[in-house]
Amino acid sequence: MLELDAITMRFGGLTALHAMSLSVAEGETLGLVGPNGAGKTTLFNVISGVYAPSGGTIRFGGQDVGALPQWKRARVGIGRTFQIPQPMRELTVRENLRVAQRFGAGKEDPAALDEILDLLGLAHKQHADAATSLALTEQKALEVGKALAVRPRLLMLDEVLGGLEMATKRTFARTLETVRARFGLTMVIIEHDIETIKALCPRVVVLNFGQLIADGTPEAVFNDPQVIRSYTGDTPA
Ligand SMILES: Nc1ncnc2c1ncn2[C@@H]1O[C@H](COP(=O)(O)OP(=O)(O)OP(=O)(O)O)[C@@H](O)[C@H]1O
Repeated sequence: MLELDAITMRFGGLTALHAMSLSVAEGETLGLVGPNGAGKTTLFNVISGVYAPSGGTIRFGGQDVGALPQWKRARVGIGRTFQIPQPMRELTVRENLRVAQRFGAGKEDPAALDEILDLLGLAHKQHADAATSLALTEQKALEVGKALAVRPRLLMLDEVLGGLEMATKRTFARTLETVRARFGLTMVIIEHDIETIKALCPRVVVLNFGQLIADGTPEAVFNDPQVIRSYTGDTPA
């Protein structure tokens, strides 16, 4: 479904992604991990069209999407959340979803919004002010909801579980699993917590200094000496 070939992203003298290639098959849930500054969010920004890469190609569903602006990538089915939730101020939770739906899907579908609100446990807050009256988990749920309102086929989640307590994280991870199954999504999940990655992702890719250093099952990847070194600087016992 998604094929990245030799993607390079430079910011001035800094190369955030080095000729990175990666394929994600339809229906996969892929964990994207790596130390701070490894290039994970940059990769999402390149795939979703926030940045034009310095080199390489991006194909989605067989189509070269590299030249499409962000909104057109949303229309072809590339959805994402942002690391820092970005609710539209002075709008209610439901209005936030409505705007996202109009932008991304190009039409209004109130029943689809009802379903998203229900699945994410936000129905009771739908008329609340999105910027001021949501707890952290609800802000994260809204961020996922806005991405879902666009009706993506690929959903990229940027640390939506970050900062949550362990028990809340588990509940939220189950919600994500329900959402994935309901909409038949392909997912790429950036997450630092290894237990959460293991629970959600049969396949994990590790980035370090903008390079893909491991790709495999969570067990294989998290026992890979190169991956352990990238996190700790230590050699394994
Ligand atoms: N717009 C930008 N301008 C300049 N440098 C940038 C920009 N965006 C990212 N970078 C740099 O690119 C590198 C990769 O950053 P990125 O945010 O992709 O890492 P990350 O793996 O998502 O990290 P984290 O886990 O901390 O979120 C970092 O060195 C970062 O400072």
